[in-house]
Formats: sequence, structure tokens, C-alpha cells
Amino acid sequence: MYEKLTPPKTGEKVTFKNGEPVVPDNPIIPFIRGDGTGIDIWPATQKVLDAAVQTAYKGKRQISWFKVYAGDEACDLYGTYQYLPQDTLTAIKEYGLAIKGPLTTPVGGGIRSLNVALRQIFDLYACVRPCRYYAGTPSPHKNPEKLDVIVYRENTEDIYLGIEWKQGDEIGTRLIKLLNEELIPATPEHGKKQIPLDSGIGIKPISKTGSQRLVRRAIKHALTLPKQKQMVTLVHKGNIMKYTEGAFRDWGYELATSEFRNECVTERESWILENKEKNPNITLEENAHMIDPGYDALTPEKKAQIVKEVETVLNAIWDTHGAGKWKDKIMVNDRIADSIFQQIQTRPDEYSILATMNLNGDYLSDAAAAIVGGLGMGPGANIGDACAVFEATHGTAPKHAGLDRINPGSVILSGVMMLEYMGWQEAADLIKKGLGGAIASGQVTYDLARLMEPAVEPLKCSEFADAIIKRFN
Ligand SMILES: NC(=O)C1=CN([C@@H]2O[C@H](COP(=O)(O)OP(=O)(O)OC[C@H]3O[C@@H](n4cnc5c(N)ncnc54)[C@H](OP(=O)(O)O)[C@@H]3O)[C@@H](O)[C@H]2O)C=CC1
Ligand SMILES: O=C(O)CCC(=O)C(=O)O
Ligand SMILES: [Mg+2]
Repeated sequence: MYEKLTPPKTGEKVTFKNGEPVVPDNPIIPFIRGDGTGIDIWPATQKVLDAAVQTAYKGKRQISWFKVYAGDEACDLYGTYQYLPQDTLTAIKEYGLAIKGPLTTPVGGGIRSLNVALRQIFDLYACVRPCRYYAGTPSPHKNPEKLDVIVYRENTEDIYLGIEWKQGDEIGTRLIKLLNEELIPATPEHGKKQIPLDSGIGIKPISKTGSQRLVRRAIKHALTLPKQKQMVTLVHKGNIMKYTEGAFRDWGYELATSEFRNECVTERESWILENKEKNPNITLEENAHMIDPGYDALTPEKKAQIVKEVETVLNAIWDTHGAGKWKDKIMVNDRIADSIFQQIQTRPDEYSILATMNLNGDYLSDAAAAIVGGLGMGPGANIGDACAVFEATHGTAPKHAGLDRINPGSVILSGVMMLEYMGWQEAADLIKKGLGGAIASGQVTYDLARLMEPAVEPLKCSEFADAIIKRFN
């Protein structure tokens, strides 16, 4: 079955039932060390995970690690350009869960991202990146503790799908000509627009299926959160890209108000309901006027549409959601992408789950991680219905590689996410306690040490792992 790998002799497979993992007490879990700083981060992470599992379960549960290869290490073992060997894919498919360090993607040429390839191959459609603050972490923000969000990023489509043609490419040029000469003129709303012939071209597909399965997962996650965090914000640039980004928003609302009708209320619905609660005799038109600030300037047709919307909402959900009942539902709202970047800084406590398309989520997860301490504190998980691969938000940080100085926090916290996903909460809690304790006592790696006031002497990557483990008991 494997060309160059031998799975551990002990341990069992994780299986999946209805999209959820079924985890034995001794699961076999494949890991990819990663390129660059992976060489420092992975040993530190494995040590912390093993120590936590041992402390929590005293041998009753343990992980059998299965080393698999990707990136530079894979080329060393399998040969030139063998960045993602079949053995690795077979192992991840077979064992269901995996964890990885970062992998290099050269900018502007060579291999396409291995990280993205793994997500696409295993249909890991939800990239889940929580950004929460650990007390004592230095931050450029005044109140970083107010940010506690989870970026739920669609992980398989968008411009990130990688369907692109280089400037000057023959097929790319044919495509531009087809668009300019036939398809754009055949679409009246595009007017006389033309694509410059010397353009590179990228395709941005956003599907209804892809959008809704992501939002479905986000809403299900929201249902597990404390009441005050039960919110899902659909992030998009739909004012400009109406049929991709705008459609993501619309499909998100459609799903929330159909599949989760009883569990969700949209922001706009909540305004309509609240207006009637405050004034039971309010007319439909008065209500419409209140929910749309520009109402007076609208055309009669548009005004009639909003009045109809108010009527439809009241008829559909007044009984189930009215009289304040909506306050116990998941709030689903939407924000324009550029605006959300300032909102997470100026009003962080108003947000919880941020459901995004692929590219917006890529940007937003780095930005949100920066608020709570930087990329060394940004964990993540790529989750599908039959497989999950855990990895940090950051990349290989090559200038720090092999120096035993980088912060392993993000991959360790990705391990915490994996333990929680497995239902091994006790081990996950120990690591969060240990990591929180180490940071609170100023025992941190260079990235956090340089921001601390007063300054502290940085720990090495390996020493940070030990500082976490020391605090388990
Ligand atoms: N999932 C993955 O495997 C990903 C892979 N990549 C790939 O990684 C490579 C390098 O990308 P690059 O743009 O340099 O981005 P990186 O995220 O690798 O690093 C950028 C900077 O972020 C900080 N940083 C990153 N990781 C940590 C950490 N663990 N602890 C503390 N600080 C950290 C460092 O800042 P400072 O030096 O200021 O301290 C570092 O120089 C590229 O090939 C890229 O494509 C990128 C993102 C994700
Ligand atoms: O794979 C890469 O090179 C980049 C991926 C990335 O930035 C991310 O997933 O956040
Ligand atoms: Mg990124």
C-alpha cells in the first residue's frame, strides 16, 4: 500500500460518521513536519501534545504518530519535485485526521501551494481559525481581550482555486478575446467594458453549494457557543462583486432562514420585530421607513418592495421570533469586507463567527491573529466531512528556520483544536492552562518578548514547550 512508509504497529484509525469523527483511545495520526520553521515547531508541538495526553489520561489514551512527508523533506526521500507523494495522500485518507507544519509556496512560479492542494484533494471546505487572547500576551491593541472571533473561511474555491492564465499565454489570450469579442458584448450590463489584451487572467468561482456548506458549519458551530457569542457575520464585497461575493451573502442568508429558520434571526428581521415590539400599532410603511435609512429617496417600486419585506417577515416569524424571542436566536448579519477589517479593531466585541470566502478569510485571519499577539498565536483547522487537517495560520517564516527561536504557539494551539475535535477536552484544557500560564509569567519566545513591557528575555522555541508542560500539574 505504501512505497516508503510503514504505519505504526499499534493504534487504530479515526473514522467518520455523519461528518463527525469517531476516535479510538489509541488513534494513529499522520503528521507532516513542515518546511522552514517546521523543523523547530513540530518537535516542540509533539512533545507538548504527548505530555498533555499522558498527564490527562495516564496511558489510557495515547496518540500513535505516523510521520508522513510533504515539501522539501518529501523531495529528499522520494526524489526531485516529489513535493506531495502519493504515500502521504494515502495515509491522510486512511487515518482521517492529520496535523502539519507550514509548507513553502514560492511566490510567482514553481509549485502551486501544497497547503491549498491538501485542502482541495480532501475537500476540507472549512478553514476554521479562532483568534482569542491569552492574558498577558503583548499586543499593539489597547483591549485585545475584547477580540474573540473565529474566522470560518471557505477553503476550496474563489480565486484561490488557482484557475489562472499568465499574461501572454496562448489560451489566456484566446479567453480574453472570446470575452472581449463575444461574451461581454452579449451581456448588456457590462456595456463597453474590455479586458486589456496584456492581462493575466484569474477565475473566481463562488458556488452556492460551496458557500452554503461553509455557512452551515459556521451556524452549527455558533449553536455550541455561549448565548452572547451566538452570531454569524457573512463577510463579503458584494457591493462591487454582486454575483460572487454578493451571492455568498445571499446564499448565506437563504440557508440561515430556511434550514435553520427556528434557530436564526437576521439582523434586518430583528429590526423589524423590535420596531413592532416597541410600537405594536406601527404600520408596515412606518416599519419599512425605520429599517431603511434612505427610504424617502427610494423609487415607489423599491419602497413597495421594502414594505412587502416587512409584511413577509412579520407573517412568517412574528409568532416564533417576536415578543423578544429573537434575542435567544443566532444573529446572522453581514458586513462588507473592507469594513470588517476596521470593525474587528474598533468594535471587536460585537463579532463572533466571521464566515468568509477564501481570499477574504486568508487576509482576515492574519489580521485578527495580529490583534491577539501575532502569527505565533494563530491556530487553524481545515475540516471536511470525512477528513480534517490541522495547521497554523502562518507560513514557514524562513528567516527564523532552524534557530530554535520561533513561537510554536500556533501549531500547539492547532493541536489543541485537534484534541477538542477528537473529544479529548481534558488534554486540550491542560495545554491551554500551560500556555496561558507561561505567557502570564513572561516566559515567551522572541516575538512576544520584544513587545512586552518591561522587556523580558526570550525563551527558545523548545524552552517555551517545556514552560507549557511544567504548568500541567
Ligand atoms: N499553511 C501554510 O503552510 C502557509 C504557508 N505559507 C508559505 O510560507 C512561506 C513564507 O511566507 P511568509 O510570507 O514569510 O509568511 P510567514 O507567515 O511564514 O511569516 C511572516 C512573518 O510572520 C511572523 N511569523 C510567522 N510565523 C511565526 C511564528 N510561528 N511565531 C512568531 N512569528 C511568526 C514572522 O515575523 P517576524 O519576522 O517579524 O517576527 C515572519 O517573518 C511562503 O512560501 C508562503 O507561501 C504562508 C502561509 C500559510
Ligand atoms: O499555501 C500558501 O502558500 C499560503 C496559504 C495561506 O496563506 C493560508 O492558508 O493562510
Ligand atoms: Mg494566509
